[in-house]
Amino acid sequence: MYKESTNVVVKHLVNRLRDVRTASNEFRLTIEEISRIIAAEALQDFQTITTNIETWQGPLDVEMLEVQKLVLVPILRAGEPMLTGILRTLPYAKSGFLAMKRDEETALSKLFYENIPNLEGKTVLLLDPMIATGGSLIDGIDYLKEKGAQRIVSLNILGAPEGIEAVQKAHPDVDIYIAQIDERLDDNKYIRPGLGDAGDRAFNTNA
Ligand SMILES: O=P(O)(O)OC[C@H]1O[C@H](OP(=O)(O)OP(=O)(O)O)[C@H](O)[C@@H]1O
Ligand SMILES: O=c1cc[nH]c(=O)[nH]1
Ligand SMILES: [Mg+2]
Repeated sequence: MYKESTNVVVKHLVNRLRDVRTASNEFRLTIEEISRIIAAEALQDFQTITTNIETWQGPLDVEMLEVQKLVLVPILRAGEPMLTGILRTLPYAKSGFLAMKRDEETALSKLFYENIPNLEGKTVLLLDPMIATGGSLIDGIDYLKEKGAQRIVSLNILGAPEGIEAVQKAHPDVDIYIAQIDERLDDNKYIRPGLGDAGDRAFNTNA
């Protein structure tokens, strides 16, 4: 399944990203904020554990997210600010990394580096702001399944309908939580209206 956020704050922040006057520093911070909100939406039904903590009035059993069952995996580069944002909320979550680049001629993705912790019994939150053709996400999910992920949840900011459909067709078991779904892909396989190249926007390599 996929779920587009209905949160008006998310809409507001996505539109800040679309504005070309939003420079790289604010662009990254905005991605961080959106990611924290959609992560909270995605974790709404995540398993919890009862933990005994020491409060100001003595010991108390409380319900906490089972953070040790989570692994955060950004697809670099553009996924990096998503990781930073979510780690601010869940500082003890484990992280892994996939560095992928889409060949802009063929739109096919290539994996350059990976560092993935043990995924046995874990839920992966896979982080990439953009689903264009869906190729990078499909390849990333293939890789994490080979590594033994029990469950994969994809967190994304913008997607084209055809890319989301492709991911769902290839991996119907992967849930997608996305901030906003745009109209279409253009002839260069960029999302319209979109925001341009998310990696370039975040890391100031536009011009
Ligand atoms: O759905 P697709 O057609 O595969 O395109 C989406 C991919 O393109 C972007 O990364 P890019 O390859 O530009 O790398 P970057 O993060 O270094 O900019 C984006 O972050 C996705 O990973
Ligand atoms: O619109 C797009 C498509 C692929 N990658 C991006 O960063 N943006
Ligand atoms: Mg890019």
